[in-house]
Amino acid sequence: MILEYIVTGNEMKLLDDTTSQVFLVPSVVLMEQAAAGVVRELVACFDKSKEFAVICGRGNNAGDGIAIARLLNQAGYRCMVYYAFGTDEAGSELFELQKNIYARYGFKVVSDIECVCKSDVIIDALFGTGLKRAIEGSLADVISSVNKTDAYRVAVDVPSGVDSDKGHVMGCTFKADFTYTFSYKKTGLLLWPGCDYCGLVKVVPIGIDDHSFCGNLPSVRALDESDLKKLDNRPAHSNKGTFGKLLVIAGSRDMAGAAVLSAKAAYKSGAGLVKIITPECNRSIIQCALPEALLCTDIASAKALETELEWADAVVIGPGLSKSDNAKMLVETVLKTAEIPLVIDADALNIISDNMTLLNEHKMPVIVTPHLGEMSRLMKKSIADIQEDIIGVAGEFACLYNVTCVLKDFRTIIAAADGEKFINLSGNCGMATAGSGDVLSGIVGGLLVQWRDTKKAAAYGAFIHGLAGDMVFDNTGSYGMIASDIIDGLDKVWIKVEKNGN
Ligand SMILES: NC(=O)C1=CN([C@@H]2O[C@H](COP(=O)(O)OP(=O)(O)OC[C@H]3O[C@@H](n4cnc5c(N)ncnc54)[C@H](OP(=O)(O)O)[C@@H]3O)[C@@H](O)[C@H]2O)[C@@H](O)CC1
Ligand SMILES: [K+]
Repeated sequence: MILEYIVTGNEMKLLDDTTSQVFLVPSVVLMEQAAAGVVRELVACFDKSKEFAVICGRGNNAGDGIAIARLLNQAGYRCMVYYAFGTDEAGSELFELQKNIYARYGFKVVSDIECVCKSDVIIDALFGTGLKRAIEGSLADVISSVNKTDAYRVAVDVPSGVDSDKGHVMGCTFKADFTYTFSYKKTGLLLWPGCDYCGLVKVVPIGIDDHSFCGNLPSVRALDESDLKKLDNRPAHSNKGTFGKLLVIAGSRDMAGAAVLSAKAAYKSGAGLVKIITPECNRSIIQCALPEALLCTDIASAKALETELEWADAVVIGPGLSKSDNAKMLVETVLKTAEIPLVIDADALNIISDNMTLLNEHKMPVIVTPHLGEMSRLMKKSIADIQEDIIGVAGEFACLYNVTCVLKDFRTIIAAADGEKFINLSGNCGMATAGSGDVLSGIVGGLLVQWRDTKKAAAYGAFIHGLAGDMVFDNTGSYGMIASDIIDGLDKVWIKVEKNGN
């Protein structure tokens, strides 16, 4: 998989340093390319009738901002600079340099924030990746004032107030319509709540590329639609056995639908055969809803389950399972005896959270798909603590239990036990609906029986799930979307895959 790298602020700082020290590109050249890149974008969006203002801090982000103001003025645009720390406050070396260059040209500087607020486009170059603490006092007042205007608001690299690593908001935060970020997206721009302040995020190349990693690749990546092109078409010479047999252990008396959604999503993701293990009372519901599924009901002993496990190539266990004694027996048996890869979801995770040693007992690769509430029970951490560092928590869990962890949230995080992580960027708020997780477990299971690769099934599974929701969004909107709609969207995703991503 060749994917888009996502970096933290610290990783970006290292890349800046490596580019200057190893490849001998001076920092000021990178800064000039950064400014020129942003100006190119602005010139494409705005004509010369618009007036621009840049609010500057005193670090290198402000250096970018001053260079942007200079280049805009040189291109015939009207642009002023406002120094939020005052005109006499010293700053970083590059900030000083840019300030001096700007002064030599004699372009406009204002000391009244009211002038800034009257401009048509306000560019935020207060803080970038160097933000270290909450923004308070007069700096917070500056941000509040510009946030109240009707101007277009453009953030340079990172909106001031957003932590570029974890996406926390640090006091008062610039609310951008566009964020032009340099070379790579920063994790904090993608995670909630930081993403709410970014508007449209666009990467501006500044001459730093993958060479600057010098082999130390970042651990976080994201899939995008071009990654669909990397999926192989199914072989023409095939039969249903070619595409794997999936056992879906799901559903209870009051939750037959969970089994249907999971199994149907597995079929709709290409699994060859899907067998559902569920209570007998669900028989007619499931057979009407999904006649393609094989059915096996009322498994009452470990021995009986072991026979079914021998038939399968992978297992999905948990959707709508309940926490009954029978459900516990099923979960324990699967974890202790299965010699095939597992996808563990929902109630199976709740059962495990009462006895975490169970998760040390698996013999084969495991994917867990908790939402924040389930993760909170598994890790004995509050949801707030998990949200504090969602990537870190997913990674910690994956390493601790040697599993691939799909931690479901607005931005689902996929963390493998080898340290590799993905942020999922597909999907929409309509997918926050009952059964959406059951569909995800089925997609991941369906991919797992075909590919036999847990990391790939988990990362692509989450991406395809979100994409399926995006594909039906125009038909349903966010209010009207239900889990079955997401399954309908899968057809559109796979047609795209078979047309090689087009
Ligand atoms: N390096 C390169 O080659 C390139 C870097 N580039 C650009 O550099 C940016 C990173 O620059 P940076 O590291 O100078 O940090 P930046 O965000 O400007 O702020 C640091 C200043 O803010 C201050 N400060 C922090 N928090 C504060 C608070 N709450 N309240 C008040 N003050 C606070 C802090 O002060 P201190 O903590 O020292 O008191 C320091 O003075 C990056 O985002 C990109 O735009 C590009 O040009 C490409 C080439
Ligand atoms: K900024």
